[in-house]
This record gives sequence, structure tokens and C-alpha cells, in this order.
Amino acid sequence: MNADELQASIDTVRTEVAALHAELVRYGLVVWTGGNVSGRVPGADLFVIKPSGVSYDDLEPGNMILCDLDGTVVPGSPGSERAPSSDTAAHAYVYRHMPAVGGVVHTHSSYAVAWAARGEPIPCVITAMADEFGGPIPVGPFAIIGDDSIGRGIVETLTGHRSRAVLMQNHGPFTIGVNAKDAVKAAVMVEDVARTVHHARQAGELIPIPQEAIDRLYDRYQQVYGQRTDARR
Ligand SMILES: O=C(CO)[C@@H](O)[C@@H](O)COP(=O)(O)O
Repeated sequence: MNADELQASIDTVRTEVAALHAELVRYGLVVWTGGNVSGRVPGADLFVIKPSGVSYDDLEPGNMILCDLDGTVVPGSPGSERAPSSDTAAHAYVYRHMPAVGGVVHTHSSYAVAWAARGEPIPCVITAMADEFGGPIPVGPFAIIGDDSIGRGIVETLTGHRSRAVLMQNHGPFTIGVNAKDAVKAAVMVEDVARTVHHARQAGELIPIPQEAIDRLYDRYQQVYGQRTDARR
């Protein structure tokens, strides 16, 4: 990739990541400046993430932060005068250790955080979970922001796991995807199923879905649902 192609790729990811932050607001997954979205720059050891503590109303491609895979802001890049998201180290750790991941999202969506506060995995009792997550949504370890511990917890929990979402204990959901949009979808869907299963359990006993059925539902959804051009195909 030459310099012009790299710049075009960076600009495309900046535009996508900036626009995807609006989806977190649209689906009610964040309040104030909580949460964040990042996207890997294809073909480069770079990713784009939101600036820390900046209102969602003010996010735009030009103030997204371009970082290397160590989480270091690329000097002189547009937006580099601002501090990157406080979760940049976690996102960077995921990109370094999960090469197939193209996007990472974190939210504080209420129902998912409530399951995280109990340190309780969300059981796979609805077909929407089997479709999207291929089974239960796991819990990751309690980890305090500030070093690689959150990223390490995400990677250790999701590596080899079908789920694209992990509930970091006492904190909230982190999701991954083949690209940033795929990770945002997982963030939307984890809150949706967290809410549904919460209400179902309040009303009575949950009925587990047999593993064979979960496998069939997951395979169908991943291979058949949607269009052949979908990013996860
Ligand atoms: O959960 C946390 C901090 O613990 C952050 O994800 C959230 O508050 C958003 O922070 P940023 O604005 O991305 O720095």
C-alpha cells in the first residue's frame, strides 16, 4: 500500500468510526461521554478511536485519534492534540493479540452492566443469542482501567469463544467484530438479549436451548442470514 492508499484507508476508518459512535447513542447504549468505538486500519498497524471525554455531539472524522497498535497516538495526525479514549490500551491489546478483529466497542449499557455487576454470564435461552453469539455471553475478570488488564481479560475470555461480547465484571460489555460496524452490532445485540433474558428470568424459570440446536442456529445465522456481501461472510 502506498502513502496515498494508506491515507485513504485511514480517512475511511475515521469516517466510519466517527459515524458509528452515533449508533451507540441511537440505541441508548451510552450516557454522556461513556463508551467508545475503535476500528483497525486495514493493512496497517494502526487503529482509530474516539477522543476521551468528548461529547458525542462533537465527534467527527477530524477529531478521531489515530494510534499504533501499542496505543500510542501517531504524532502530528489530525486530532492528535487530544487525549485518546481512556480504554485505548484495552483496544490496542485486543488488536495486537486478535489479528482477525477489526473493531472493538465498549459501552455501559444498563442491562449488560447489571449482569456484569453480578459477575453472571447471560445464559443462551433465546434463539437470538444462539444466532448472534453461538451460546452464553461470558464474564471477564474484574480489571481496573489503566494498564493492559482489561485488554488481557477480553482476549483471554473471547479467544476461541463464539461470543463477540464479554461482560467485564463490575464494569460492562466489550465487543469485537470483523470491523467496527460488526462490533457495534454485537454491542447493540448484547444489550438487547441482556434485557430480554433479565425480564424472562424475573417472570419465571428459563428453558435452556439444547447445544445441538444452538450449533444449528449459529451456523445458519453466520452462513445464510443476510447477504453474501455481508462483512462476516
Ligand atoms: O468505562 C470507562 C472508564 O472506566 C470508559 O470506557 C468510558 O467512561 C469512556 O471513556 P472515554 O471517553 O472513551 O475516555
